[in-house]
Amino acid sequence: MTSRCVASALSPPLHRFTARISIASLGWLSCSPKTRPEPLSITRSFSVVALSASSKPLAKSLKEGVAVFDDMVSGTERKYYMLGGKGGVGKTSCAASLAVKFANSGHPTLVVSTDPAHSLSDSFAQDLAGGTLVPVEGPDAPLFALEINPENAREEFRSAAQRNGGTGVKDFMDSMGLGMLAEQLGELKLGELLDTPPPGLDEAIAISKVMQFLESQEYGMFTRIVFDTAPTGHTLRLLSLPDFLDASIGKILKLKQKIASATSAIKSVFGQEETRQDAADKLEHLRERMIKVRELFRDTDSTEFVIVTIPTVMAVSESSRLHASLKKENVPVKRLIVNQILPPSASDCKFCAMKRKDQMRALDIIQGDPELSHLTLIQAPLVDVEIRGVPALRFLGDIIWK
Ligand SMILES: Nc1ncnc2c1ncn2[C@@H]1O[C@H](COP(=O)(O)OP(=O)(O)OP(=O)(O)O)[C@@H](O)[C@H]1O
Repeated sequence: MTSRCVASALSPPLHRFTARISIASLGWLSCSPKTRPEPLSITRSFSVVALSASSKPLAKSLKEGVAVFDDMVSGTERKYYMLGGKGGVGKTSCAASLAVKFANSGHPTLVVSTDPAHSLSDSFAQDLAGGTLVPVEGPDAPLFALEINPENAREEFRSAAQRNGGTGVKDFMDSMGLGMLAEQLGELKLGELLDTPPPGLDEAIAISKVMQFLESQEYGMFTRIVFDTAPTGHTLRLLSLPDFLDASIGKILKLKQKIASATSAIKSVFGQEETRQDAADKLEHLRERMIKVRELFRDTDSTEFVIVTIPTVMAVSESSRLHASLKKENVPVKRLIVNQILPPSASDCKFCAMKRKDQMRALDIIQGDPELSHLTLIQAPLVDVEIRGVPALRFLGDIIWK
């Protein structure tokens, strides 16, 4: 019985019993046809998971009966939600399900992927590539998706910045004997920044690109913006990047003014007056948008960073570090999603029992973790089919966002 249970949980025959084509039959993962529990309503299953996963009450939201979605959905002023965490934990699925939920609650919503390895298209089962807003079919209110192509966005920045202080200018200044200015340029490490962009740069530029979109009247209708962000490391670097870029671009612009007055010969590097002005304007705009990105991340009224994790010790440790860093950067965090929790089962196989024990340990660690314990915990079950397409996302969203 035990070995059969493991095998059926891991091998294709499972699909004969649990994976269904119709979304209406989406259900919890179960061990085998014999041990599969009676179908439970979503609400009941969710509560059972919460209670059985640990001897202690787990989620404040469940324990206190607080609805976590109410304050997310209320109000028509624009709000931003950024979902981030370790790679593969379900950030995209949670972000896409939140976007569907917002749209179905009446909010015109935009969901954006700034992860260089986009999976929004896969999640919605729709081609969303191309760097422009694409309407998503299905939800009640308008839902648009945007996958920013980091390469294109960076190229725009690169061409603007290079015209204003790339390595060509540095070499030229060296040859002109403008050592001091050349040194200042060197400090900016601009060439390095553009040639081997640090993780986070793409995302910073991608987010600033979104800000650019949202500045236009055409996109003023969106009241909820959901970001599917890149894995943790990128996110952390992203947080310090706007400051770094802001300072760098500010220095470049100042430096350019000095250069312009120092020698008219420099004109040959920057080109004609209008070109210089155009490039300077572009840089200035980028700098302003970077400042907006920085402010956006720290605006407690309009923005929230939701950490997504899975119940493993490694993922929980990383989430704890992520929260510590976000706190240090004054980024508002209120909720923690623990995704892929094993559903309850009347008779666990050995594999499932072990797995469940491991997950309980991870959930206990969350409760004792000073960084995570005070966050509103949202538990999302591991479901037995892949979450793809709007109906599946709607299903997941109704479980997670209550
Ligand atoms: N609760 C769940 N139950 C079952 N499958 C899930 C669940 N959450 C996510 N998945 C599946 O796990 C896989 C990874 O999910 P997803 O792409 O959302 O993760 P991610 O964190 O965005 O990954 P990446 O870091 O690679 O972008 C997908 O196949 C998704 O369908």
